[in-house]
Amino acid sequence: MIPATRRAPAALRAFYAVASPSTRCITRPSIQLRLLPLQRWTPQSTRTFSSIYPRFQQVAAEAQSDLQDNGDKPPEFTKFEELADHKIISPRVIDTITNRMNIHTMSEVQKMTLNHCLDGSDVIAQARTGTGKTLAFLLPIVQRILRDPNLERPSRYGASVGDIRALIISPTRELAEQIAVEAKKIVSNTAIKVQTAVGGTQKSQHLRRMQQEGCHILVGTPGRILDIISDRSSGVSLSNIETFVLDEADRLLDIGFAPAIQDIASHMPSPSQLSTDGRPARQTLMFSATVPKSVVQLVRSTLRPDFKFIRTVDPEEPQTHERIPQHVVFGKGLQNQIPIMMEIADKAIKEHKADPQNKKPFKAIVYFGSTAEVAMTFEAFTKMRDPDQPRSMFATHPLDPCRIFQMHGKLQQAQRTRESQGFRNSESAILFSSDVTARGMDFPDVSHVIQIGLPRSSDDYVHRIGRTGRAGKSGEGWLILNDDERRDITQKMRNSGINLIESPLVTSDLDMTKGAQIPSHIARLLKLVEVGVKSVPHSVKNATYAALLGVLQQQNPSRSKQQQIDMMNQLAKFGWGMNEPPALSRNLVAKIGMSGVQGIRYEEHRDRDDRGGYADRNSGRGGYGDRDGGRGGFGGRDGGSRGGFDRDGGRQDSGKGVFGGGSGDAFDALGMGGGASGGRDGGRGGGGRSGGFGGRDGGSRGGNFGGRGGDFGGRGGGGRRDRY
Ligand SMILES: Nc1ncnc2c1ncn2[C@@H]1O[C@H](COP(=O)(O)OP(=O)(O)OP(=O)(O)O)[C@@H](O)[C@H]1O
Repeated sequence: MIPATRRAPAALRAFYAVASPSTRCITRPSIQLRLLPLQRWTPQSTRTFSSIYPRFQQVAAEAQSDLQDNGDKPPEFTKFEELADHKIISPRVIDTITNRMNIHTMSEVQKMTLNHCLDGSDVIAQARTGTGKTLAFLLPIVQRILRDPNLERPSRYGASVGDIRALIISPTRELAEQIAVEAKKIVSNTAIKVQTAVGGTQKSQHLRRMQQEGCHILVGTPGRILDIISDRSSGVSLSNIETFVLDEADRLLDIGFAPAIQDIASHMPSPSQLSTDGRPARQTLMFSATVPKSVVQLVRSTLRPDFKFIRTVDPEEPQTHERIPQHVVFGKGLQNQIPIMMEIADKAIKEHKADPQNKKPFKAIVYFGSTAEVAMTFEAFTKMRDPDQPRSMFATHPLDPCRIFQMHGKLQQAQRTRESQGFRNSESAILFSSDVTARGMDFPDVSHVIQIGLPRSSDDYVHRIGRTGRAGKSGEGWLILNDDERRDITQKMRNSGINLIESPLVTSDLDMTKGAQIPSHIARLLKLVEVGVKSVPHSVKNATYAALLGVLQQQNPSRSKQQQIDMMNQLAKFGWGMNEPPALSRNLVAKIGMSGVQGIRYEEHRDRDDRGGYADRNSGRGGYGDRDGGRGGFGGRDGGSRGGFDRDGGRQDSGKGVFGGGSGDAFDALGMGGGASGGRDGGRGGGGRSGGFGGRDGGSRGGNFGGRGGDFGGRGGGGRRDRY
């Protein structure tokens, strides 16, 4: 069998000729690109490859003269089909892409990198999120492997694990799996074998499969790859690697994988080594939506000096898609953030119900700065029940049909896979997530990306936003911040060209520390949040308190420590319904430099009442209660008689609900109120309730928390930023 590339000397010679280092090459393409106005990728584009990329005009001209002799058409590389027609990529592969994957038009990054990748150059490629970078590096890899004619047709015979030709490294397991899925699709009609090697799974299982089936393309995370290749008995060898890909290269280097990557690279042919056809034996490709200058400097030494840096986005242009409206909402306090998110979700769900033809189902990823926040919000949302509905295990979730998922690094791998699959397959869902899904993940039809708290950098913001609006689709972004973060966000986004639209909502302007008259639908949302948060175990709230404190310190160091504690304590009281802030160990407080700050509660000071639950010692101070009976409000400062969040018990204006109420406690009504000190301080009956968040559950869970106090304090890392 003659491989496709050998059957087409004219087109391919021209293709390679133009891409060879002896012709004009763009080691500084950003400068060239500024001179050449780039057109944006639209899948329907009728532009030709040659019109977009001037060097292809040369290919076209040369190839035309060759091909005219044969009475053939000149190549115009816009469509994938054309790559097969002109024998640049195997027709078997193109057939899969066009017929099975239904992808026909090449994206900008695919057009601009293909020739360089095919000629063996080292390439750094930067292109917007969701524009097909995965296919851009997979195609040349597969085509290179298919120079071996034995691999062109599916075969029952296994390959060797000593004959891996391409290694793709990604920063997360899910992304590695996703890349492998796409690679397997592309090679499904060939004999090429794709395998994965990711952490959190059984190494022996993967290894056995690799040994049985063989492997040409290995996709994995750095740690596991290193683990496998360091194990001499595995038989896995990287000595035949032709292509080494670092997907999300900047992230890989940013989170400290550089030494592991260096180590892995030392098992491959060196960049200076040549293969028998005179081309470099191994090429390195680095792809990302963000490539900071510092990363280029860092990788310079690992690439060949004539590497190509290809950017499909002019550095002067915004890194995000203009078609994604990006809103910012400033809330009055941290306690407003979940209600704001709820308001966004509720509005979008209702809009879709009212106009399913034109409004997409609500499918959102909500990003937080720490794992603890993800876990707590997930818990609150899964437990959320509509207080107006009878309690039943079959009661629908208030956001039905929207499903709830979570994703972060502290979940077991099996659960990560389940959550990710569940979200992928849902039409309407919320995925509460740490940054583990922020890069590369291609969940279909994400309508909203909601970011809570300041992102670490504009690059992080860009990748998170990139989970929506992929492959030409629509979507919207929301950034939920605190009122005092206006300057910080302006500074962070300064040179990114990102245009945030300030979009206040009812819940953002609400002073949750005071009573308020609010529309009934908002009162209902607050009540739902309330009910959900109420059911979160105190141990989870405690962990979140410490974690969020760490995030606040990292993300906004300009705030004083006193301000940070004040904000957190307001959140604990008015957002989480706690009568006292969670206690911190002295050790942790010292570690985070907060000794002496007013308002910190120390673990040593906890007494029996605390351990019994988070209800209030002074009977009157039930969090989330009503301040003065008639007026709805969070707070419940002073009366056993004041319940919280009860629309029915409170005053009702026509069309306006009021949260808080004179006599009822919404949680009690749901069988969730009362509690250790609630019981102690006035019982659970009627007006005697403290209205606090103590709760019957709280009593037992409080004990739980007490028991775990040392653990929590000892962890101390709760405050550390989540590294997946
Ligand atoms: N030429 C194309 N036309 C239409 N869709 C495409 C094309 N190439 C790839 N896709 C699809 O677009 C989606 C996004 O692709 P991909 O995940 O590779 O984006 P990316 O650029 O790597 O994004 P990120 O920066 O987030 O990693 C995928 O579903 C992919 O199948």
